[in-house]
Amino acid sequence: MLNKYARAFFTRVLTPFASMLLRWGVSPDAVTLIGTAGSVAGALVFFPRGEFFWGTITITLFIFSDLVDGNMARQAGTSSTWGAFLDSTLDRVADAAIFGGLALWYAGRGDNDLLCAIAVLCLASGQVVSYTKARAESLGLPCDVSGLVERAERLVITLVAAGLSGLHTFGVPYVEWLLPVALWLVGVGSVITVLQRMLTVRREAFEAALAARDS
Ligand SMILES: CCCCCCCC/C=C\CCCCCCCC(=O)OC[C@H](COP(=O)(O)O[C@@H]1[C@H](O)[C@H](OP(=O)(O)O)[C@@H](O)[C@H](O)[C@H]1O)OC(=O)CCCCCCC/C=C\CCCCCCCC
Ligand SMILES: Nc1ccn([C@@H]2O[C@H](COP(=O)(O)O)[C@@H](O)[C@H]2O)c(=O)n1
Ligand SMILES: [Mg+2]
Ligand SMILES: [Mg+2]
Repeated sequence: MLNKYARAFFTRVLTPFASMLLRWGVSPDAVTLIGTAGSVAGALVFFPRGEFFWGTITITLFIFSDLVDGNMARQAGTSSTWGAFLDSTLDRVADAAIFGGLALWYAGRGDNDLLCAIAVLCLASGQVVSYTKARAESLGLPCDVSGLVERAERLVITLVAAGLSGLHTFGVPYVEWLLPVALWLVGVGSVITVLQRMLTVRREAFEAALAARDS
């Protein structure tokens, strides 16, 4: 949903910045790589120590590169198959670091086995959500459904909640429960999304088989 409705807004806002980077001679691939490296570092340096506020600020600064790289490639007319592969593959790396960093916190000083398991569920189910589409497309099926919780939702829900929960260390009361609630929402929502996509691909596969038999 966010991917559909927020993308146009962010394209307008980020286009001048993307043009500036192109004028400076920066390539879309460099933005993809630096954005991922920054997101991974932010997640793995801050989250396992329970520093959710600074972790979220760092990740948020870098994760917007994922909207800038494609914008740059389109403006420069250099959109490519390699670029699409690099973008999607490094998305998975950043997602793994974000939910892995949260799982490490709960496995360590956060000391909560259930929330550690839910963070791992978010990590695994989020990767499977993306895999369903990639595998369907490789089989020639469109997987023509977004589903309840796509990547933009997974990240916005988790990062907004982590950032606000992090304010607890500055003395803000009652915010620390936001992150556990967000992890439950993302975990359950991602499992539902996997099922939605699997059912869609099942229908598309049967329709394609029928069409092939009738032709
Ligand atoms: C008091 C403080 C309150 C703070 C409130 C902040 C509110 C912010 C609210 C909203 C921000 C909305 C941001 C919405 C951005 C959505 C943009 C978008 O559409 O992005 C789409 C993009 C996915 O694009 P790709 O095509 O590159 O990726 C594809 C995707 O990965 C597919 O995965 P799948 O969905 O299938 O699982 C793959 O299948 C496909 O291969 C792949 O190509 O998403 C992104 O790029 C992610 C950008 C996310 C932006 C995150 C923004 C973080 C926002 C808020 C952080 C707030 C921090 C608050 C700190 C508070 C501190 C007090
Ligand atoms: N290094 C890159 C990154 C992206 N692309 C192209 O942009 C598309 C993704 O657009 P986003 O707005 O989601 O970033 C991707 O499919 C590629 O076509 C690129 O060429 N090089
Ligand atoms: Mg991108
Ligand atoms: Mg991306």
